[in-house]
Amino acid sequence: MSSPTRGDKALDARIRLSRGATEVDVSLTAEPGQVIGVLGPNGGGKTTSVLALAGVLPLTEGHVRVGGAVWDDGRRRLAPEQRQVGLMLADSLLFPHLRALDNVAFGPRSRGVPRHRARERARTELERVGLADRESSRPRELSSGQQARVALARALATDPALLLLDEPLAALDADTRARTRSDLAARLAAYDGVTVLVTHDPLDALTLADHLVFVEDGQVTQTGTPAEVLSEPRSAYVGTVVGLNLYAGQGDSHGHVRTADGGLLVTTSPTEGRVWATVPPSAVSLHLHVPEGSPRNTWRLRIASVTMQGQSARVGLVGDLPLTAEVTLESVTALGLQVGQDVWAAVKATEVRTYLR
Ligand SMILES: Nc1ncnc2c1ncn2[C@@H]1O[C@H](COP(=O)(O)OP(=O)(O)OP(=O)(O)O)[C@@H](O)[C@H]1O
Repeated sequence: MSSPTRGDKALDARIRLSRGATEVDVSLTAEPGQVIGVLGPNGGGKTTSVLALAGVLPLTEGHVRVGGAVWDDGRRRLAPEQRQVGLMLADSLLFPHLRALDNVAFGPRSRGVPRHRARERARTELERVGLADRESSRPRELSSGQQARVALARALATDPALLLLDEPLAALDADTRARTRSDLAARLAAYDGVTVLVTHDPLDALTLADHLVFVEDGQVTQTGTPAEVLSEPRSAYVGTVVGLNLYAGQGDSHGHVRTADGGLLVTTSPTEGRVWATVPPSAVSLHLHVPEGSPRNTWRLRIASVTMQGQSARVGLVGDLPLTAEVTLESVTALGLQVGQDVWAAVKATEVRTYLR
């Protein structure tokens, strides 16, 4: 069941089931060693998909095949404990009374590995996550980042064919999260099974995953490599995740794109038909008066929000074409930008990209 057979995908799953009011239909495939990032809004079906892969939720239709072995074919399914799965969640769920070594050794022990060998294995896994010197610590003596690394070591100590990470870094503060993210990347690079990583954090997905799957309202709305998704988002949610203004519209041969709400964008790269158009927030300039030099795209819009982001501010604008602008803090001060104020927004036609829907 564990070793992939030639020609078999390491993971080949079609997950169909109902959960609450959501009809989930999600396909996930991967080659050995790949990390699949699963993203989507709340309640979309990400955790449901993970639970189905783990065998906690039964499929009503579809299949789960791992390394050519059938785990679920919609009729018969392996119980969770019969699946070679490693699981790591936002809550590390370590046993508080056990030291790190025994937390990690627990998996192999419960699969019948003799104590000595299980501890040897746990020692190796702790070394791989840089915690060789903390094997005797109880969870409460470890930082949140260290606890997450013990949880990862524990998930991998049973040689899983499939590693399921559901928001593994969500409970960590920003600094710890950044460091633990790079530890996780290093460990995953040396793991030859398939990883399914559920996350809300675009940075987790873009830095850790080889392939992304977006799940919205139970359905896959986009798949692709991080580079593909970054350059061509194909749903409003994906547009938000990759930080681009995204519009569905109708393009003509003159470089005009009309959105369903009556907005008009001008581009120097015309695409005819049903198109997506993107505008990077950093390409939007804001003005108190009609901008000079008449850029092809100018709109009179109202400021709905101003939020700081490091040295810049994101300005949410509403009107004929809802738009997010990213401007310097100096511009915010110099223009005296306030919520409720009307401003001119301008975008060069060369900054508007279009591609077929
Ligand atoms: N224990 C449960 N019982 C019944 N329905 C549930 C349960 N948990 C989740 N659901 C429903 O299943 C659907 C999918 O939820 P799921 O938790 O898989 O989404 P998610 O994408 O993981 O969301 P989140 O990002 O909020 O964790 C939602 O409609 C949700 O309300």
